Amino acid sequence: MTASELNPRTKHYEFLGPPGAFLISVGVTFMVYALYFGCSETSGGCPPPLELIPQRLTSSLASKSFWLSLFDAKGASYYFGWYAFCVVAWMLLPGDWVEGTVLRTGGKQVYKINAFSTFLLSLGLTAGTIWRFGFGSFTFIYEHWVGIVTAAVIMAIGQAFLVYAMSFRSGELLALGGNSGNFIYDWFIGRGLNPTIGYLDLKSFNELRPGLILWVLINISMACEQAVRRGGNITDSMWLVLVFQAWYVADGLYNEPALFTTIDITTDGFGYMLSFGDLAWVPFVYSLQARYLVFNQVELGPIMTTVVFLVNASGYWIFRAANGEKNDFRNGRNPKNLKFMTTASGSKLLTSGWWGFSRHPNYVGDLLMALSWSMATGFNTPVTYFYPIYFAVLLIHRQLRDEEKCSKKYGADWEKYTKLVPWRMIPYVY
Ligand SMILES: NC(=O)C1=CN([C@@H]2O[C@H](COP(=O)(O)OP(=O)(O)OC[C@H]3O[C@@H](n4cnc5c(N)ncnc54)[C@H](OP(=O)(O)O)[C@@H]3O)[C@@H](O)[C@H]2O)C=CC1
Ligand SMILES: CC(C)=CCC[C@@H](C)[C@H]1CC=C2C3=C(CC[C@@]21C)[C@@]1(C)CC[C@H](O)C(C)(C)[C@@H]1CC3
Repeated sequence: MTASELNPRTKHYEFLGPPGAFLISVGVTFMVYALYFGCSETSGGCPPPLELIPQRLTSSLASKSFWLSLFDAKGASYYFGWYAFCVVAWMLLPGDWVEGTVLRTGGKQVYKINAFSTFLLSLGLTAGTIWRFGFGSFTFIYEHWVGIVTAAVIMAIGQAFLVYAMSFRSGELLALGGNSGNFIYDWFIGRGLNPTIGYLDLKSFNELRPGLILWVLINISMACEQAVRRGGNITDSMWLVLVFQAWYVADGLYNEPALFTTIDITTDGFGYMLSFGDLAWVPFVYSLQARYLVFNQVELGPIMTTVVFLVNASGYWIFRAANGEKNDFRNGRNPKNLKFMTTASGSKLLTSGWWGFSRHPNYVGDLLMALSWSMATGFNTPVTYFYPIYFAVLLIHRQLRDEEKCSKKYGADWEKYTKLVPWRMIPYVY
């Protein structure tokens, strides 16, 4: 196979092509800061009075001291120290090496499985620090928020350039969607499919370790800040957010091999969209509820706590059961004897169980969990509902991209499948 046969040019743009890629890159970076300045105690509320926003925005953007305040050497040293810890943990903690799915070359990428033990080590060190030195020893993330965000953004931009340059190494396998020849588009979407330094696969490493685990550490820091302010007492709402989100992260890390069949790993390149998503968006946007609860100490009471608990539990049940059924099936197991159809490509598609309910039942479970995390903050502001709203948009877009991929892969069989399983996500709704 020649190099151009293996890595054909991308002819079809997503996200409205290069202008869209540019605007999204700037827009999502701006959004991480906007969610802080638009929802914090220093800016006067969540959100601050709406009539003040335009004037504050223009005066801040025009002021040199504002731009300088985004960088903070201590915050940067915390972040880069944390990233280095994750790399060292990946290197030193024991873990099996497992193979991913078959690549276009016929080969397979190998991955070291120790994300969950990295998580346990981080939690152990954090718990030990708080136990020994008190809640006040772990509030530094709350105090250096903006500086830590900026360091994460610098890391994400730096990695996007690095992997773009690495994708020109000879023999590199490119993402089918990220080889358009347009710099800004390919830099955003990701040109290289599996950028690797030595044995370190950057895409899966970034997706599971430095951002996802940091999300939980941030939540712990927010809970510590709340405890300091309340004389050691943490609200029921903060406990719910802390426990549910830590559980969600632990589940993803514990099931690390399942990541290797997701669209990000099998299909998408590693560019700014993922480096930024993994390193900045996930930890600093997904932790908005916990940060909000520091300065809005909502007490839910037993009834609302039960409602939030039930929404989260049903979401998790659907999410885990659906992902479990698909993972078992893709690994050649069918313990529940689910019905399936065989396609001309040789691959089979489940048509009963959760995958008979809709074509993306796992997204429904994920969305229910997202909703429950926002419900834990009460109903005083729409800002803490940003996550489920953004997530619904992301998952609908993702589902459309996935269906396009499946329709190409399975051809007429996909048509047959969509007749057997007519609903995309929620029966009778979508
Ligand atoms: N918290 C967050 O921010 C995010 C979370 N997620 C979560 O990540 C998880 C992975 O999501 P994602 O990678 O998007 O997609 P899925 O895990 O749903 O995988 C989609 C693939 O599954 C296979 N498939 C589709 N239908 C069937 C069927 N009936 N039987 C068997 N296999 C089938 C197809 O691949 P093939 O047939 O080629 O094997 C398809 O491409 C989800 O649970 C999602 O909710 C995702 C994005 C963001
Ligand atoms: C706004 C922007 C730049 C978005 C980029 C999208 C990313 C934030 C998400 C793409 C797919 C993701 C997944 C998870 C986190 C969010 C991103 C990176 C995930 C690691 C969360 C935990 C789950 O258990 C998971 C492992 C299934 C999941 C995989 C996909």
